Amino acid sequence: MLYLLTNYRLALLKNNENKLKNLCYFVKFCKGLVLERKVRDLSKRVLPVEKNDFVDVEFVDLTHEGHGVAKIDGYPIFVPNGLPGEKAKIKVIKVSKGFGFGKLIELYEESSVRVDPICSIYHQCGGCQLQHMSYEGQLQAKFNQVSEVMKRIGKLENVTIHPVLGMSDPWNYRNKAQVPVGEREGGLVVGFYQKSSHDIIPMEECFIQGKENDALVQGIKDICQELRIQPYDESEHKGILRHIMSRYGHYTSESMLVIVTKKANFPQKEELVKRIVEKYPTITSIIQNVNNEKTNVILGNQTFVLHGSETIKDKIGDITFEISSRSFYQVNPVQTKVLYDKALEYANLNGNETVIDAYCGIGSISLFLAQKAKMVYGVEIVPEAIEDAKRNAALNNMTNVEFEVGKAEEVIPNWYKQGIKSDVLVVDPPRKGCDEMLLQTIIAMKPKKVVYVSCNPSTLARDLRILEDGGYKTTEIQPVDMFPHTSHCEAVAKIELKDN
Ligand SMILES: C[S@@+](CC[C@H](N)C(=O)[O-])C[C@H]1O[C@@H](n2cnc3c(N)ncnc32)[C@H](O)[C@@H]1O
Repeated sequence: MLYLLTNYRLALLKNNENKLKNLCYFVKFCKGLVLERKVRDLSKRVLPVEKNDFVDVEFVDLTHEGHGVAKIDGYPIFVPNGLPGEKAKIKVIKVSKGFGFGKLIELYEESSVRVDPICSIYHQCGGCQLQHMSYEGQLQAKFNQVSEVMKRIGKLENVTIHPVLGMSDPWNYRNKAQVPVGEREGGLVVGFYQKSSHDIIPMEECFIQGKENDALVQGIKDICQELRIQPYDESEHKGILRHIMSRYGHYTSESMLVIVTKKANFPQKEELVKRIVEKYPTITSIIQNVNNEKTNVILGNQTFVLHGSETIKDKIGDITFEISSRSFYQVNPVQTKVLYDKALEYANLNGNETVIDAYCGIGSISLFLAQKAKMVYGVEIVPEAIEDAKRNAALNNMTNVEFEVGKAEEVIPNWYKQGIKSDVLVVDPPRKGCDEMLLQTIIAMKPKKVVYVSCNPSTLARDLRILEDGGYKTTEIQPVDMFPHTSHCEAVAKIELKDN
């Protein structure tokens, strides 16, 4: 069956009529009548374009990845760098049954929000997706994205979606750089992976990266080059240096360098640390992370402090946080304050509430909430982050918080069984959204309010529908632009129990 379908698709793509006929005869011969009907039905559907066709199109939409969408007889083609309203010539580079991909060849009519990207490697690098759009245009596109998924996936009516809260200066905002190390013409290169590949595009200046991180990464690359430390070769699983990661405390100026290596020991290790400290005497922390796996995951399980402290400090509002190398910490410090203030506003605490913070990371939202709540319970899967969270509570003299390591979908049902019920429940899950078990526990526990902080509008919409069906009402959604010039979009939703 699989053989027949694969051959049929190939024949269809190559427009090979003879092969199609032969396949049909073969199917008849085998008396596979059901399959025969399928093949006949499929053969009626001929795609309107073929690979390598040049076609004139108008872009009618923008995907969540920031690609322009053109439609040819209803067949969608996704084209990087195309903007809604623009007319262009494209080359079809890939076709599949449901959609195709194209390359922008010539623009006939430009969108009013098109601008020249300021980064010279924008079109090769996969880091940003929207630099060819004005910042106002980006904010509008993100608003449209949130509104669209709330209707299509969430089936939500009567929810107020506010305009996206953007940055007054949307450049050089990132507090964390993590770049792969490779080799080119005998020298080390650091940069970003080319779109859809693992080829490194050398990068000396990144406009979304904090300038301190850029400078540190380049300086470390130069030292590694002088010491002839071999870069890691992914295809051969050989070499030493895999990634350089740098984290900068925006409000404290503390800095952490993480050198990710394939193995723990290499001959130049001591000299490397000595030279880094000579060049950057105020560096707060140098960490070695060892990752010996054949994987795309950057950090491995072993970490060693090579110099200074195991953590760096930063502040959000009045609260100080200690952050270790493996802990999640929001990358845009200015917008994090905007996001957390909104979460706090939606929680609307009066000091008597018990609050649960699911997916709490280093306790950043928990401590923010604890300023206004009676008691806050936080749960997080990464043990190091919970260590940080406990230290952070002590550092800020907060005694009304408790943290537990584990999966939110396992720990919170256990708390519920033990009689811990929350008045307000905050969730801030990764992109895949909340686990179904957690959502069902929320519905059973019935906190009066749920505040959902999300970095993926589609999974937010899916989960809001589940909560709505379980007796909740989403009243407001505030998108916050945490990642200018990229297609990523963050949002906070205020959800209330209907029979409250
Ligand atoms: C988007 S981050 C939010 C962290 C924190 N709220 C903040 O603002 O810094 C999501 C966090 O969820 C954690 N996580 C992922 N899956 C989890 C699970 N099943 N249960 C608990 N935590 C999880 C991740 O380690 C990460 O720290």
